[in-house]
Amino acid sequence: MSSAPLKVAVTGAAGQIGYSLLFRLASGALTNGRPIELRLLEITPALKALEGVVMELDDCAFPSLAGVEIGDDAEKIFDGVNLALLVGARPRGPGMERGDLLSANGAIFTAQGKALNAVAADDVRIGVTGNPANTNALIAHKNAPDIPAERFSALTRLDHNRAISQLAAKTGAPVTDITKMTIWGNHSATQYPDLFHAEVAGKNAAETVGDQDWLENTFIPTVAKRGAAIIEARGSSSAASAASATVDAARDWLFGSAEGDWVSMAVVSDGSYGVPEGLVSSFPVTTKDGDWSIVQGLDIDDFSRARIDASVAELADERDAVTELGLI
Ligand SMILES: NC(=O)C1=CN([C@@H]2O[C@H](COP(=O)(O)OP(=O)(O)OC[C@H]3O[C@@H](n4cnc5c(N)ncnc54)[C@H](O)[C@@H]3O)[C@@H](O)[C@H]2O)C=CC1
Ligand SMILES: O=C([O-])CC(=O)C(=O)O
Repeated sequence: MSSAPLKVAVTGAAGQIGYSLLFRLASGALTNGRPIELRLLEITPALKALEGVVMELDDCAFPSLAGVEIGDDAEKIFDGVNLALLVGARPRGPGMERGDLLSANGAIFTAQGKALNAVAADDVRIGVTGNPANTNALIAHKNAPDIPAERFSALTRLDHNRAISQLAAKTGAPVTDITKMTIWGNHSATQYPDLFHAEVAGKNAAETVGDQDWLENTFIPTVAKRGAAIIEARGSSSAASAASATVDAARDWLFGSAEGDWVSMAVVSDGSYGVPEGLVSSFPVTTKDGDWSIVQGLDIDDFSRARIDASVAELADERDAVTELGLI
């Protein structure tokens, strides 16, 4: 592995997720010891708060932190970055769906897509956490024509981790026994967490659970609506778990998913599983050396088909809405 610092941009660095994410990145959770240089983008009024966060990063004396730069100019901050974690966007409040944020947040991703297109490193990977994540990733991708489509991804790893945790609790298995979990579709209430291909200690998860009512009426809605439940309980949206999932997703993307397992990532569809080409939809993927490939050949029964189709229809509606807004 190269020992040159990995240049990682984080947007919205003074926000809630940033406050957890930066310390995980700086401590080496992403690069496993390889030095990391942080490039932190914020809006001008948040720069003072960000200076305070950087003081705290300094005070941790992290051995792998090779440098920190902050600013409000995307082209300066994104210059030469190998990885851009686009977190900065307004979070939803109680009673809102993530799609309600499209008009408030979409424009952020046109500007950042253009800036990345102009100045990012040739090997850049771009992970979008800010909501609505899938369609924001689509906006960034469409505004960065020189960056290959497969370099853009939206975060459904938090949903994936939530699904693993719920299944582990139901079956009494440790989370390390749960493999082949899949989140299909949108990072929204329509997402489809799939137990028919997941495994518990190597055995089919749906068969191990043996309770279609739990699967349909408890598991799927609990995972799909977990974000709203956290907003209800905490008064603000999930932050530490979102930061942790952002690190998990980026680490697996850059350094590879585990042998014999797969992860969920929202990526630009190539038409696999009937998801229209070009939509940023979550799939089961394996990753290696910074590339992903969609796991092929899974049997999709009518139950799963209907749920995947519903979530994908929502993604198509979001794409049409941002087209109408002139964002793509
Ligand atoms: N995909 C996922 O699984 C999850 C996504 N999220 C989303 O992540 C986003 C951030 O969440 P929080 O950190 O809790 O919000 P926050 O409001 O605490 O922080 C957002 C930060 O982004 C900054 N920002 C706004 N516009 C910006 C721009 N143009 N450039 C750079 N920075 C900008 C703000 O100044 C603020 O500091 C929200 O959209 C939230 O809904 C949250 C949890 C999970
Ligand atoms: O629910 C929200 O708005 C924040 C989020 O995306 C999540 O926790 O999954």
